[in-house]
Amino acid sequence: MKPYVLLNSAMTVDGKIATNNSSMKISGKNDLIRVHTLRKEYDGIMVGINTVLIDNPKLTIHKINCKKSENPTRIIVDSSARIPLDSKVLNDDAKTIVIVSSKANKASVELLKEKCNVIICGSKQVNLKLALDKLYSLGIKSILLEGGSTLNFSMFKEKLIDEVSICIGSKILGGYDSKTFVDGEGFDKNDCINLKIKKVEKIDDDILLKYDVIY
Ligand SMILES: NC(=O)C1=CN([C@@H]2O[C@H](COP(=O)(O)OP(=O)(O)OC[C@H]3O[C@@H](n4cnc5c(N)ncnc54)[C@H](OP(=O)(O)O)[C@@H]3O)[C@@H](O)[C@H]2O)C=CC1
Ligand SMILES: Nc1nc(O)c(N)c(N[C@@H]2O[C@H](COP(=O)(O)O)[C@@H](O)[C@H]2O)n1
Repeated sequence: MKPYVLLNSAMTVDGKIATNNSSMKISGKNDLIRVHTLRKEYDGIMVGINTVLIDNPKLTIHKINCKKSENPTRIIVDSSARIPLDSKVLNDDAKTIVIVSSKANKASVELLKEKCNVIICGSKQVNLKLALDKLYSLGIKSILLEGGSTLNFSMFKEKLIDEVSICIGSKILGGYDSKTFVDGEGFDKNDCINLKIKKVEKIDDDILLKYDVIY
């Protein structure tokens, strides 16, 4: 069994979710309140290690009222256990699970275990199917996937995403190296992911699109 997965992101009108090496606010205040309300509904929030290294996010519910106990479990996909021990996601505001592969340095994993729960899935990069299976057995029945673009691609490739919500901020970023909503090696034109639109909503100067994923 796998947890239900909603991929939520914000992108510019030209499809970028960030520049190539820094984070930026793309959607407005009310969209961020929507995201934090969503966080409250999910058992886990998942991101790739580059998002932690670049953004140093909190991944807690901090834009709306919330008790500490209501924070979802933060899940970081980090094959080599590169996560810095002073990352905000390793503070005690919420539980954290770091998913590594068996190639991760054993000493780094031992140090990490003092800060959070560590699970090992896969031999090179994290085996995402196995990881979601393990997370389900640990009681994580729903996951809010919050990027970045490399993890988004792999999660689509493994057919692990059930639903997508993408907020289009009224901005243009451009740039050959800016991250797009989904990067990775890309799909062949015959294998592209098909979506079914569920809702279109205007939130201030942003547009929120909601889709089901059709595999
Ligand atoms: N606007 C928005 O909504 C959001 C924007 N962002 C932006 O996205 C950017 C980061 O995106 P990106 O650089 O693509 O990195 P990701 O956050 O997607 O992290 C990717 C890394 O995850 C690790 N990983 C482990 N296993 C897997 C696997 N099976 N498949 C894929 N990745 C795996 C890899 O590192 P390793 O092999 O070392 O484990 C990989 O390089 C940041 O600039 C951030 O600001 C991020 C989230 C939301
Ligand atoms: N939904 C959304 N809109 C934006 O404009 C964003 N920049 C992001 N970024 C994601 O949120 C993380 C920051 O979370 P905290 O506020 O620190 O808890 C960031 O790392 C991205 O995953 N999302």
